[in-house]
Amino acid sequence: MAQAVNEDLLDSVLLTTFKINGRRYKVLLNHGTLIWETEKSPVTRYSLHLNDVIGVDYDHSRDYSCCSNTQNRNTIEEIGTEDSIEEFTSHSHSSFLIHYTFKEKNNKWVYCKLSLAHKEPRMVDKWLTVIKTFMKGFTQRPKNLLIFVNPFGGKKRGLKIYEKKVKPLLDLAGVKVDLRITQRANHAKETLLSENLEGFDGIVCVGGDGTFSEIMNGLIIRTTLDHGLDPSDLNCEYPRPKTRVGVIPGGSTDTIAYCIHGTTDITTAVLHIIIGQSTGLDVSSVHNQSKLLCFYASVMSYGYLGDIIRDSDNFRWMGPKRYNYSGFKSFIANHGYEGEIVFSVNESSAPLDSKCLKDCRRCQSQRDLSELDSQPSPETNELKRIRGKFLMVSGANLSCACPRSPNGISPHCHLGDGCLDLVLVHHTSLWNNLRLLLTLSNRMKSIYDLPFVEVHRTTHFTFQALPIPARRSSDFSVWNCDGEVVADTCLFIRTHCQLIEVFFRGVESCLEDEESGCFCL
Ligand SMILES: Nc1ncnc2c1ncn2[C@@H]1O[C@H](COP(=O)(O)OP(=O)(O)OP(=O)(O)O)[C@@H](O)[C@H]1O
Repeated sequence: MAQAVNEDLLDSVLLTTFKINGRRYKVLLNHGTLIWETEKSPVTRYSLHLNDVIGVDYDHSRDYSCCSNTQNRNTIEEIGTEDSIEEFTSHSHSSFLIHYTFKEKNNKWVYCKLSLAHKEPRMVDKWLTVIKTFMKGFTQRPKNLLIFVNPFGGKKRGLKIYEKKVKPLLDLAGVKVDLRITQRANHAKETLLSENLEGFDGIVCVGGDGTFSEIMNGLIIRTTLDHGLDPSDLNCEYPRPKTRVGVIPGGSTDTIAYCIHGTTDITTAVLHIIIGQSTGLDVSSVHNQSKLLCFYASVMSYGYLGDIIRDSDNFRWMGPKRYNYSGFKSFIANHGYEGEIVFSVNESSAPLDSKCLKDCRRCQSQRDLSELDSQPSPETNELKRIRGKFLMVSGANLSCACPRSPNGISPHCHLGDGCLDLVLVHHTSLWNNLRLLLTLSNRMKSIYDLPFVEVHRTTHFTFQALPIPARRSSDFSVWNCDGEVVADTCLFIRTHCQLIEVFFRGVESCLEDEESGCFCL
């Protein structure tokens, strides 16, 4: 990860005794790893890789003049002339701070800092210079971000989140920000379609799934137009945007943030963006008979989830609780919707494989193939047709896990394998609907085990609501597309392997939680 670092520095070894929290520690920097251990027994030892450091600076709260004792004077005399001595003393610092990120439980990362004090300011300067130079090699870290804050999403705390939790960390890491506070729906998307995006090495939103969807749609359509292609062309090979995107949770459900970071913790998302690792994320395009309607990253769902999103929009004043209220109404109503789905059969992938976790081999193999310009998703030409009455028809681009549903709609769906999971929940009894909801909310259970649910992994499918013509308007539901309503009832949906690059550090399995289970509807 430490690319393009001066070779001498990579090899340099520093060993110095510093004071940390009033105790003397031997501190060693060797090949990018910092190790500090107490001088006296009982020996306590800690280590930190510089990959986890987000910034270093003088500790201004602990500075003092270094001319106060003879020992320090000697140090200054070694440095040079009277003039340079004066300049040095007026800027001398006796301690420095290392700001770093530390992994806790359940995919949560926290911000920590370490203050190291030394009586010789020259030593402090030397360590700072070495660490800063080493960190210059972390070329994947973003330096200029365009950040959209949605002040309207979730509990309307977007601006507070930015000021209190996002900005302070970005300042410590020296990341420059062009901040935009969205004034209306589609503001972020329109900005990305019209403005000059050169110079940004990341586009980030503080908001929910709808806000992320806006920046993703804006960026993909902008890139497609810049390449002279027609986004509405059903066969368009959408070009990959150069700029990476990031999401900092500030919405109601924050499914996309949860799937990418394994948590909806705000600090974790900010720290991952600063560290700058990324992965390719599949994106699906939604077309009606004449044009492209949108791209989505999480799920496109007809029926139960569509009804909830349509109804809950009337109760935005309730905040995130509107989903509980509308969810209860839709649950009791137990509407079934008729439809026909035609999808391509993907041989390479029964959905019941493994979860998409850190260093996922399935996603990595697709990345390798696309880098070689090979066809990423081997598929037969076989088409399968299913007709029926459904409670819910979903095309899941991600597992769609979120705090309320820790496994999500399709627990084994992958972030970047070029496939989506078609999840068909047949219309049955209220009792089975209850089983579905309890299964979705339980970390120990999987929707795959329910007899009225079938899952198919595919790269594209069409959906036609039935009957045609409709007898009553209540024959039809709408689509819930990343939390927004899409009303078309005849759609073609196609997934695009790793179309965008998202800031991400890998999600790990939370085994410790799995023992206790989760029951949180
Ligand atoms: N200033 C604004 N006023 C009104 N709507 C806005 C404003 N800024 C953005 N929006 C719109 O608000 C919608 C909802 O935002 P967002 O998805 O961030 O929150 P949410 O719906 O509460 O969360 P989630 O999608 O995670 O459930 C977005 O689709 C966006 O277009």
